[in-house]
Amino acid sequence: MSDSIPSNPFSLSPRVAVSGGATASGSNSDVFGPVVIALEEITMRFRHQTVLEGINLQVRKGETLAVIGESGCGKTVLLKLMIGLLKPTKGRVRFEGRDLAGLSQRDLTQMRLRFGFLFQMAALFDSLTIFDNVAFGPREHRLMAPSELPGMVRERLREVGLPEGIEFKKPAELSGGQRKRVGLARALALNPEVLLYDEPTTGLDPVMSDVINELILQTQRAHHTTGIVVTHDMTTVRKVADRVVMLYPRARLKPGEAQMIYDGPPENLHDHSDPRVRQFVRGEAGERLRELSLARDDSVFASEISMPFRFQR
Ligand SMILES: Nc1ncnc2c1ncn2[C@@H]1O[C@H](COP(=O)(O)OP(=O)(O)OP(=O)(O)O)[C@@H](O)[C@H]1O
Repeated sequence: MSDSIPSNPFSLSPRVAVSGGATASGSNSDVFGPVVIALEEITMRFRHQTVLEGINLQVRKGETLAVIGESGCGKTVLLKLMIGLLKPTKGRVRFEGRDLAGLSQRDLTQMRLRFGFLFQMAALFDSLTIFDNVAFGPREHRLMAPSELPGMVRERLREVGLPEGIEFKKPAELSGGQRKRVGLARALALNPEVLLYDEPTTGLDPVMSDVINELILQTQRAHHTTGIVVTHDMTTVRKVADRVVMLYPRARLKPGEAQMIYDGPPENLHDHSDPRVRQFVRGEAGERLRELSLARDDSVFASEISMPFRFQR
């Protein structure tokens, strides 16, 4: 293989080579299983702010979906809706066909036990040891005999590459990357079928980010989990996603425009015809700067911005 870096970095997506990729309109039902999570005509409003509107999305068993988009566009809200931590203002959320709105609290708790979460800051309990953090879910829900816990905790910590002895430490004694790995071990302790990752690499150096990306991939392969990854990190998208959806902040949409501006395989993002998609994944400010300058009514500045953006003044 050539050492040169391809002009489209998505062209070497290892997930696509493995899975066969997805169709332009979403996931490929030939490659993945039945629909596990479905969002139908979702609107989410907080007081006077409508964050999500008209969202339709299906996630299939075994697929890893990345959700991208600017800060504040509603990615985390989307994750919370999927597990019933938020109730939509309008529309339905279904898990395996069942409308979450119709589930009792007990059924909702049972459903959530089939999910694992890796939150932005790993969200460990600071006062508990690493052992107690990883054992927390199975212990709380009495899913395992106490005698089975040490073996399970050791196995999960080994799986995420953490050394023996770390289980006696507290989260404050660990690096950011180690904490994320404990967060993943804790999520895996419940043998989840669906894993939700919220910004799994935020705050990590590139090498540790790669370790986390590898662990996400390996987890999917070893446990055949379905994954939903909210991220700004395009390396993560390239490495782990079968399919990507991009949300656009609703407040900046023109009347009648759909909020989900991309739904397809990662390799089509880089050269996409929509400049909002292209510039987001390339990290270019062009369209956003044009919008900002128009908001300032600075038409001269706006007309000077070219694509890709260059400082011309
Ligand atoms: N419980 C809540 N009550 C009121 N507003 C909320 C609530 N949760 C989220 N929001 C608002 O919804 C919007 C979207 O939030 P969300 O956390 O989903 O953004 P995001 O796309 O995940 O952003 P980031 O990439 O910065 O994490 C924000 O304006 C936020 O203030």
